[in-house]
Amino acid sequence: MKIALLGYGRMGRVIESLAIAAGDEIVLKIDAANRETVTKADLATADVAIEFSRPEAAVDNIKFALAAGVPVVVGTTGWLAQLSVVTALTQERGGAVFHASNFSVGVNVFFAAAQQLGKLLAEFGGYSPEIEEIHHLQKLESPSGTAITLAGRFAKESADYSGWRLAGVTSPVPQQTIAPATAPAANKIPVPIIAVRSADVPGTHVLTLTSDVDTIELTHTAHSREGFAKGALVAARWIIGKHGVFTMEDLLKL
Ligand SMILES: NC(=O)C1=CN([C@@H]2O[C@H](COP(=O)(O)OP(=O)(O)OC[C@H]3O[C@@H](n4cnc5c(N)ncnc54)[C@H](O)[C@@H]3O)[C@@H](O)[C@H]2O)C=CC1
Ligand SMILES: O=C(O)C1=N[C@H](C(=O)O)C[C@H](O)C1
Repeated sequence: MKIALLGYGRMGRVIESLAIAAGDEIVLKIDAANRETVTKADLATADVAIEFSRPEAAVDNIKFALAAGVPVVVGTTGWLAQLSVVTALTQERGGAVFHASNFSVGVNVFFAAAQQLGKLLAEFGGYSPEIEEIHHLQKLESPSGTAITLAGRFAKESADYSGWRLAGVTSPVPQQTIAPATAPAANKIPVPIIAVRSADVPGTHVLTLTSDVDTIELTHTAHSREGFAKGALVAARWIIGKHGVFTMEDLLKL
């Protein structure tokens, strides 16, 4: 497949090397420096665009891909407050958008396990959840998109919890804080998320459930960015020829 990289930073580069190794072609590399010089006609030479940029740039890049008629896989986090705008535009244009806060298969299995834990604990009660996410020092926003999705999946079938709140940030570098897109449902408690920034950590997420008598802990540790990049390439191949807005739940049926 012919791929346009919308965002050519850490993720764009890992995707490029895996794509070339798989026999795919990178037809465009777009970053902050050349974004304004790239036209819709340039983008339309690709079968699919893969977008890993910055929270403030993602929606504009999605609109650009929709205008060019190119399906787009979006890994950038921190823009989901605008999902309804993107969904309406995708329908209007008959386009295709695939978004995920985390493309790794392992994280998506972890999400499914968290949802099951939320369901079981709603039945038995007595456990308080907390999420800790740890990322490298170049990550400028808190909390991670993965932690937000994890909170949502844990709360999905829970009687007591809904939404999330940023309960703390430990970072030697300044963080742009992301606000919840919606308020928690009435009479429900938001899941607390703690963000930690520490050198060279690709991405670690811990869901801790504490009762008076014990603790349940579920951890996902990424060893590198390869799992994210592999998943984004699987999504890119899958979305070509489809119409609508999709997530990893559509792809993996988890
Ligand atoms: N969904 C997933 O599985 C994963 C998501 N991410 C997310 O992806 C995003 C990017 O992460 P990294 O590659 O580590 O960041 P990075 O900072 O290394 O790269 C960002 C790139 O975007 C470019 N950029 C900035 N504005 C742009 C614009 N208007 N148009 C096009 N490109 C633009 C920059 O020049 C830079 O090359 C972050 O939001 C991060 O949270 C990161 C890893 C996995
Ligand atoms: O910025 C990162 O690096 C990552 N961002 C994503 C997130 O915000 O959840 C996914 C992964 O954890 C790495």
